[in-house]
Amino acid sequence: MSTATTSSTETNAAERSHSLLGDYSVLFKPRVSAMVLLTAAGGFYLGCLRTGISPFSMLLLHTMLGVAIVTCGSGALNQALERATDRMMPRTAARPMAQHRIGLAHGLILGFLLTFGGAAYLALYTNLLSGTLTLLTAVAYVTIYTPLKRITSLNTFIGAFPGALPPLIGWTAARGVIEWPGIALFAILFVWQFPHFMAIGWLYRADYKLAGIRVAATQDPIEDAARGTVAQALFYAVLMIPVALWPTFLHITGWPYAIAAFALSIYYLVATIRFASITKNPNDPENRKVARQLLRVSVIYLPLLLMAMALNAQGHLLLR
Ligand code: HEM
Ligand SMILES: CC(C)=CCC/C(C)=C/CC/C(C)=C/COP(=O)(O)OP(=O)(O)O
Repeated sequence: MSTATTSSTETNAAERSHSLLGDYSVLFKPRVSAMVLLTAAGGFYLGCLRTGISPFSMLLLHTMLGVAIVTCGSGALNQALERATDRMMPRTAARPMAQHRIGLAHGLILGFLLTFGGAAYLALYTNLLSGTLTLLTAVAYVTIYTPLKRITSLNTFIGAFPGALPPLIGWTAARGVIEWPGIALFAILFVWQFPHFMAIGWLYRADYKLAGIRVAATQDPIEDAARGTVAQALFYAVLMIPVALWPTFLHITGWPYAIAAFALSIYYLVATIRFASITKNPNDPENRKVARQLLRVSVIYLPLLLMAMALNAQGHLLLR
């Protein structure tokens, strides 16, 4: 399938509704933001269990609200900076700032207010460390990762740092300090992103090339691009297995989680191995299927892993 015919839910949503609210919902990247919130909630939940307090409190609400506000703000700032390149790519062309439905000043002011306001809210209602970490996450995403997309394919590695911080933020909101279980959650998220994004990079290779965005998949010739993309995806999918087991080595989860994490990580690895078939004939349009499958498995893997962690940690930590 050519990129010109590629449609995404995001584009459809923007086409359906040109109301300001509809435009804001695209600006705030709702699917990515929802997953960010889920990972932050996971870190918060485990941190509360470690302390022995109920996770279901006003503190949970403050943490979720603060992280959500900053995530939405940083999404708006990212789209303000990328309005020109977003306009060039079918996947993102309908975004409100790319189409000038939301002006530059509007997007920047909204993005700044939400990013700094949300971080201040977190600092006031959770703790200074969580507010600072969240602000650092947004700053790294907007001022380092975003401009690097046009400069080097290393941007994916750099972007994986802010991408992995939300569960650690959840942990610090509950505990007030950075501790090994929070770092283990950071590591899980960090590693998870590579097969996730290698699939996306391949799916939208033509888009990225059009806009001059550098990712592993945009290398030339296409054979090198396929090999480089697959090598990264496989390396991190294998690494995912020990890293996903880390919470059990740290005794915040027990064997039931370890078994679930192992099975899920094998499932992620199998999807990545299937994806590796793109190297056989990189130009085959059928390759999109295995890339799409890997993307789907990546977004199923994470909630299931966090759920297994939360369920097992509860019994495990209460029994200790
Ligand atoms: C280097 C890091 C990452 C990059 C470059 C990246 C990039 C992307 C892109 C471009 C999409 C859009 C795909 C589409 O429209 O079909 C996407 C989808 C998504 N991303 Fe990521 N992402 C990264 C990390 C993360 C993180 C840390 C999370 C959340 C914890 C996340 C969660 C999601 C979700 C939930 C979707 C929607 C998938 C779907 O619609 O099926 N991503 N990502
Ligand atoms: C708490 C907090 C501030 C969280 C921020 C969320 C965050 C840093 C996510 C990082 C993951 C990431 C790089 C996603 C999208 O890529 P992209 O922006 O390149 O996607 P696009 O091509 O759709 O614009």
